[in-house]
Amino acid sequence: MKDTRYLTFALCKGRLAKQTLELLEELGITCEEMKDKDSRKLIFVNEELKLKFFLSKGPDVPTYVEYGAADIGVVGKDTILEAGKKVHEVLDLGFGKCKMCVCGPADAKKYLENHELIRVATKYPNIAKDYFYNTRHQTVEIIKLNGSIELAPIVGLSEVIVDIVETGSTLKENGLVVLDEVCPLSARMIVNPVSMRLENDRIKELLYKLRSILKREA
Ligand SMILES: Nc1ncnc2c1ncn2[C@@H]1O[C@H](COP(=O)(O)OP(=O)(O)OP(=O)(O)O)[C@@H](O)[C@H]1O
Ligand SMILES: O=P(O)(O)OC[C@H]1O[C@H](OP(=O)(O)OP(=O)(O)O)[C@H](O)[C@@H]1O
Repeated sequence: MKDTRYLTFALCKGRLAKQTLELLEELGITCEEMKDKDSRKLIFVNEELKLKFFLSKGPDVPTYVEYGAADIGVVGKDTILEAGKKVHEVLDLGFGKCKMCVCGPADAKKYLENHELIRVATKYPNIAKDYFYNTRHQTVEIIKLNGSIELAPIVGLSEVIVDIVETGSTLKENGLVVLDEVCPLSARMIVNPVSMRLENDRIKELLYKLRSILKREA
């Protein structure tokens, strides 16, 4: 009998990790070791199910999946859109819900209405470029930042920002508002196109089980 190869999952560190592990547990896929926050171990193996898991920085998840170093990944839709990698997005997992928005001081609305050449600060230059150029047909200057994006319009770096809004409290506490919504976001499952063909049966079974769990919880 042919040896079953390991299916490898790249999971996202940070906000999505807990819910991803909980969902896997509902499938009977447990990985106690991964929950140990003090551990420096990077890869975890479930011998019985022939599965491997590792946690990486969100933006690296599509890279591991595109190159086939991971067969499957779980990551936010924002990260998938920004990365533009050749991966199949196969499932909306329904958690990690938030929105990509254009935000700024309330009086910055006029820059959008008049299609002015403004500066847009963001951690997501590709999403911002696509939205301003292809959707709005507005020429802008995009400034890439790595975090605390809300600072940019406050200190005069940019007129607006493109960033994630979940509860809206960061905007509120900094005197900013949503000026326009770019797209809704949530955690997605992605698959390497070659793995999709080679491991079709196992991946299909996994997706079937996940869909029934998600339907039950909806
Ligand atoms: N309030 C939120 N802020 C940021 N991301 C959120 C929020 N709510 C849900 N998400 C989703 O969670 C994903 C992972 O969030 P996380 O905070 O781990 O990443 P990050 O902010 O890109 O990481 P880092 O803080 O290391 O730069 C995001 O890509 C997004 O899809
Ligand atoms: O609408 P809210 O619930 O306030 O959440 C949105 C905030 O959370 C994220 O920042 P994060 O905490 O990831 O830090 P960062 O600014 O360093 O990216 C995002 O970039 C917003 O700043």
